[in-house]
Amino acid sequence: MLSNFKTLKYFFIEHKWAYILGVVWLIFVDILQLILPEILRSFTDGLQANIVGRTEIIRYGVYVLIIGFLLAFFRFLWRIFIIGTSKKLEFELRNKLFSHLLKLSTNYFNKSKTGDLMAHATNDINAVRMALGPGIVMVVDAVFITVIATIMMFLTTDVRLTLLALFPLPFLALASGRFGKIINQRFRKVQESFSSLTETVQENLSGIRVVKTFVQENKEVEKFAQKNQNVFNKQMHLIKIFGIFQPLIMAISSLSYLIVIVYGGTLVINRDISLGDFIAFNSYLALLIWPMMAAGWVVNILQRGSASMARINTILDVEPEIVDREDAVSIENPRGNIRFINTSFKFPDTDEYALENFSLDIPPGSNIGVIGRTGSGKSTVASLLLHLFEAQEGEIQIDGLPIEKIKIESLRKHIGYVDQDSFLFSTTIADNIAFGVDEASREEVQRVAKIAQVHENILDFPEGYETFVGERGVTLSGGQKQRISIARALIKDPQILILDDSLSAVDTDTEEKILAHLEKEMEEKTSILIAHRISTIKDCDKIIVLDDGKILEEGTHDELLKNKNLYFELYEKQLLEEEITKED
Ligand SMILES: Nc1ncnc2c1ncn2[C@@H]1O[C@H](COP(=O)(O)OP(=O)(O)OP(=O)(O)O)[C@@H](O)[C@H]1O
Repeated sequence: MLSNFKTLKYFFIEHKWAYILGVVWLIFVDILQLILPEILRSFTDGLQANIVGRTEIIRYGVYVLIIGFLLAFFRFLWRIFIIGTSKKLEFELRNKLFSHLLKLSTNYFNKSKTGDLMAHATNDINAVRMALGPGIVMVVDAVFITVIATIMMFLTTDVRLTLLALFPLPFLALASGRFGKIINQRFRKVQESFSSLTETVQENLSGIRVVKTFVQENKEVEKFAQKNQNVFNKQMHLIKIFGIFQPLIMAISSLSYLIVIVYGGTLVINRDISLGDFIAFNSYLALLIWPMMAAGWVVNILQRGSASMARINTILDVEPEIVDREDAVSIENPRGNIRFINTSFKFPDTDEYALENFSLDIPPGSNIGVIGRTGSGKSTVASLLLHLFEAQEGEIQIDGLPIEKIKIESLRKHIGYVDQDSFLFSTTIADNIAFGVDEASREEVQRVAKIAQVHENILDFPEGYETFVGERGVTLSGGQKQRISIARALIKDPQILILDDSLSAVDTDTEEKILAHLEKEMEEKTSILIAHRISTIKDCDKIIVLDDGKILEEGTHDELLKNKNLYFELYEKQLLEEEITKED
């Protein structure tokens, strides 16, 4: 069970003194707690023997006060040392997990559910912290107090009374262990049902337009009510078990007190033990109840922490699929000559080629248009060039160097990629545009926004470039998002620019303007324009038509029209559509 925590060995070594001192302070607290029954014993016996006067009472009062202060002080210390360190562990583990996740290849995220990854980052890390903070405290407390209190009971009072009084306590540990497990399970069910409920709320709120246009409000409210009912049921389930657990614990500990009252009382009457012994014995017993419960709980806490750590380890053990080769080099000032040589590629766990025998030479400074039906492999060309995936056959070169030999960071630095989704972060427009560079002046941000034809739009927003995007700010249209994404790619001043269907939501007039500006901006550079619309690519130096992962045709717009093949078909269809729209 403990082997799962091996990953954290470095942390324990680094913070060993915090843990050691924390345990020392904890033991101080325990010792101070164990002194109290002795003070009570001598005070009660002194009272009975009439040897405690007013000054004695004050003296005992001062003892108790000092112990009280010391207890508070050392409790504060162990909390800072042990619980504080476990919070630090949580902090470091969270950072480690996040930075590891960002290193993993995109394919990993295609296979993993975001919800699960979020759960690892919250529930699992918390469970590990519980095990290595409160868990450690419980172990130390349980062992130390149980051993010392039991020894003191045996040594200072009656052996038979001790044995009888302690008899029910193991059942306490057993009950808390059993119930702890069930409580844990039920608590997890509550959490699961609650996260499912939150997911529903989140989906409905972000997809509110779909819900409304499909008039699904009532159905969604009903769905929510069902999930809410489920949360309620799970909570009741949990409360019921608590309802049984707490009285049971009380009953078992009362049994010990019953034995002490009946048998201990008799011993006092028979003068086998003093009244002070009786009082001290009761105090020791009270001290024992918590460690006994803790002994049961701690097993669950450690087990849960260990299982959570194992899940986190599984993620930490995942190696990025695409890493720099040892002989990989950085490329400075590439010219942007791209060559695909007989490249064939299948996505992991698929049987079909997404690209097959794909060969293409893109000279530096030229622009290439890629068109084809949906699913024909257009975006795959971009993914391979960005080295997000590795082709199984053939080679992809930049300036004659296979991309496997180029450092990934260096390769991607020189490529400006505008993806299909035009994903923007919840920050200001200016920050979104400057995302890919360390620093950018306002002039530079505006310059690229002007090329992308979005500057005027941005100025119309309430706070211009400082306007927040997304939930906290303005809702952008699809076309605005696309143009901001284009500006974001341009600010990197890339030698290679890839627009992956990035003008689809822009009207043809604006598209023309953007393309004209891009032509100037990318004069000496290489561009790949992936599109569905002929208008986007018709002026490209070369156009390739993809069909089912293969190049079906290639040439200029005019050449392809003459071919009277798929390109011509698409052209005719789009021309017809345009005419119909104009007539409308
Ligand atoms: N991550 C992936 N895992 C498995 N298969 C994938 C993955 N991404 C794409 N595919 C498959 O590979 C094929 C080519 O996809 P690709 O995204 O390149 O097409 P596309 O021409 O860009 O399509 P669209 O015009 O709709 O964007 C499709 O059959 C698609 O289902």
